[in-house]
Amino acid sequence: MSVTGSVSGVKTYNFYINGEWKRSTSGKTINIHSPYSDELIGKVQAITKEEVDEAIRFAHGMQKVWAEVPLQDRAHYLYNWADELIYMQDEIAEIIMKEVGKSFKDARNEVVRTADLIRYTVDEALHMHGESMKGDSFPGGSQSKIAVIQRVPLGVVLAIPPFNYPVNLAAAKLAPALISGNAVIFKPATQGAISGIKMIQALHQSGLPKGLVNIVTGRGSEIGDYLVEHEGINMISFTGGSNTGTRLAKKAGMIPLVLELGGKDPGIVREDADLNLAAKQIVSGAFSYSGQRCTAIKRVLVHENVADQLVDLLKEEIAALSVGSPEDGCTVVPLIDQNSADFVQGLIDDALTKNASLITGNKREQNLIYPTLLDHVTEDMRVAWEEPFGPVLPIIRVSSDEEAIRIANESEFGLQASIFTKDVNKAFTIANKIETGSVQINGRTERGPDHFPFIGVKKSGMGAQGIRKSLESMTREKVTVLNLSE
Ligand SMILES: NC(=O)C1=CN([C@@H]2O[C@H](COP(=O)(O)OP(=O)(O)OC[C@H]3O[C@@H](n4cnc5c(N)ncnc54)[C@H](OP(=O)(O)O)[C@@H]3O)[C@@H](O)[C@H]2O)C=CC1
Ligand SMILES: O=C(O)[C@H](O)COP(=O)(O)O
Repeated sequence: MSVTGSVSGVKTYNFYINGEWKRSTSGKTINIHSPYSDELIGKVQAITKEEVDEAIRFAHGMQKVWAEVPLQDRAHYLYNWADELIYMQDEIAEIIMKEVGKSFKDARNEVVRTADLIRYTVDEALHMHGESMKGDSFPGGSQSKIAVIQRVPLGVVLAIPPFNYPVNLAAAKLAPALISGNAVIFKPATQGAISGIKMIQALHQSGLPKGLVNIVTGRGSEIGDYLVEHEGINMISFTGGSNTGTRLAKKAGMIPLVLELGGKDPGIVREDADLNLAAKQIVSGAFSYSGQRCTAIKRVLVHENVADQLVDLLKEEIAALSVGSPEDGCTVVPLIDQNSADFVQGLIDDALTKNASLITGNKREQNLIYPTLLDHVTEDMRVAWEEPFGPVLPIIRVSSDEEAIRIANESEFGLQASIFTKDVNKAFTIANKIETGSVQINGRTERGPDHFPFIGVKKSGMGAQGIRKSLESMTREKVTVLNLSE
């Protein structure tokens, strides 16, 4: 059966199991509408629990074989995958744009970034070597005892990415899992599932052995728990909301987890900062893809002595943002769905009710919320603490580095933070006190480049991504001790 069928001109995408595209026996499909045009862009299968079981069975069977395939041969398939993605980049970018409302340019950049990530992951894996140890380096240990330590695959990895990078954040899980000798059960975000299917089409074209990767499409609310609790899953790599991630962590069994969750990344602007640089970085960090990035700058903690100047510069930068349809290449685009837009509007309304100053924005057209800048935000306002995942930026005025650090650390999140200052010593002093996975100095908060470690603490996650960290998290060490005859 092919990837798609077509009913009344609308494509129905099949799910992928044991190297074949199949229609679910559930007879149910999920309509995928474009977030900005509401056009029905396709349907995906709502698969059954029995089909989940079957996918996991195939994965386990094939994983045993795949783990014995020489690394160079495994690398060959993944390099081919990267080449196929580049070949299909325009087709896939078009789908990403229609499905998650990202501009075509950003969507194509995501596909190219993904091919680069896959190649770098393979290269890194080819140069990851184990180590050996000799017994006599420990008191009383024998010279004739030699330990050989290598990394081995975990088995079947459940990869669950979010909607906002439906290809890049999926491949960032699949590539390290596969090159390390694992098999994968891929559960795409429903709004992003067609993009994920296109990505797997490219992988299928690479000739990857059947059963190694299986796509299980269906709403997380319906099959998510079943997948997470399934005894056939040996590791889960999840990226998404903190509430979903916390629920997942409580349900998963005794298996390794990597969770990349939400954030409330602060942009800390000191009195001595280069305000022009800070304004450009903050607006780019806060409003690209309408702030639908876990690493978006989601609040500004600015020294009161330079706050007025910064607000004026931010207002100028925001005025230059393109607002509208992703098909026109806009930066600020309609949010992923009505509920998300309602949530963001609620944060704005709450802040204004509590006397925040509206500098610009608070204008809405269905899912499209115009970039909104709120000044004089205080700690009693929801927008000071809650993650909008939308184009709203609160300004909180502080009187010292200590106050900025306190407010930053009182967040339940701990993904990244940006510090803008000309004093590198102060930058490191503050960075060392901020409770996040990463700190950017004089730059916007962001995950890339993809070989950097990417870490969330507190409600922002558990474990680490970034290419090498992902390879390590999807393998474990195996020790073989050689006892030589004396
Ligand atoms: N730290 C990071 O790197 C990132 C964090 N995020 C965070 O994710 C949120 C927005 O992204 P969004 O996709 O809406 O996040 P969600 O948490 O709603 O969904 C993330 C993924 O989890 C799936 N899922 C939903 N329920 C379950 C369940 N019970 N068990 C297993 N999987 C489930 C979803 O499937 P389905 O779509 O079918 O519901 C989706 O594939 C924001 O909070 C944002 O901060 C987003 C991107 C990156
Ligand atoms: O999950 C996300 O939103 C991404 O990890 C953010 O990636 P970026 O910082 O490269 O946009």
